[in-house]
Amino acid sequence: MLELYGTEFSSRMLLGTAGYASPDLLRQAVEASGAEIVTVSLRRESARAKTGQGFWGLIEELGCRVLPNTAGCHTAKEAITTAQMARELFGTNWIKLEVIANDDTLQPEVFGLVEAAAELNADGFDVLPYTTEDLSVAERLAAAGCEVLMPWGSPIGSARGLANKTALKTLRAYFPDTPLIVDAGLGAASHAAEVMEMGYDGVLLNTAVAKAGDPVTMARGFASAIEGGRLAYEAGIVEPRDMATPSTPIAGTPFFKIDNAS
Ligand SMILES: CC(=O)[C@@H](O)[C@H](O)COP(=O)(O)O
Repeated sequence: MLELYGTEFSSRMLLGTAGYASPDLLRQAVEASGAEIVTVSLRRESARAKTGQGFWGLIEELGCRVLPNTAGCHTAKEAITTAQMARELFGTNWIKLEVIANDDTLQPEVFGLVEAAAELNADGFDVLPYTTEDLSVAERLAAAGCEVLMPWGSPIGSARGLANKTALKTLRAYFPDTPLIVDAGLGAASHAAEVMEMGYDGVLLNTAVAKAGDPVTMARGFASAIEGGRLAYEAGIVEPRDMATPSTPIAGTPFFKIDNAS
């Protein structure tokens, strides 16, 4: 089970709700994924009030836990204000904290991120910070009260998978008891399997499903990959070796040796 801030979930997939070709496709994809947590962007949806109303109704019908995010915020102050609005709107203390440094890379602005995380945690929020793979930033986020960490795989929407596996493995080693979720940049289901095989606790994705040729089947594919990766991790993956090892043990030769020389 995935446990986040004291609540357990059977699905280890957190699914974004942006960018689907239709509300019905969004509904089908969420259902196919088995995700129990969906992220919603307060700033993006309310910007289009008309579709926003239908959107919010659909989100409610899905019956998933809503994880509001502060997508589009560039400063700590903006993110804090957005988070407070989201708490009022959705009645949840959970917030996916995004403070964006650059609109081309959508990379986290880590200084504002830590500042906002400290203030929001002090204000009673349960913060799930979208961060980089940087260990020192992760340590500061933990010190600021974050009990979940969400390093990126690669830039949001890039679908490039895991850019720095070594650093992600280091985070896993440094935070053995903290729920770690890779958030952003996943493209193929195999990327999600890799994350889970590293011993991560979950993945958060949006583009890979919403923009797939068939989002519903893709959602199902990611669900299978996440389950497979987790099972492999729990089963104990064989360590790679430099030299060959016969997979069939030769304990005595059941057949006489044929001397090819003669
Ligand atoms: C939905 C959401 O919160 C995104 O900002 C998230 O980071 C997913 O990124 P991808 O679209 O790359 O999966």
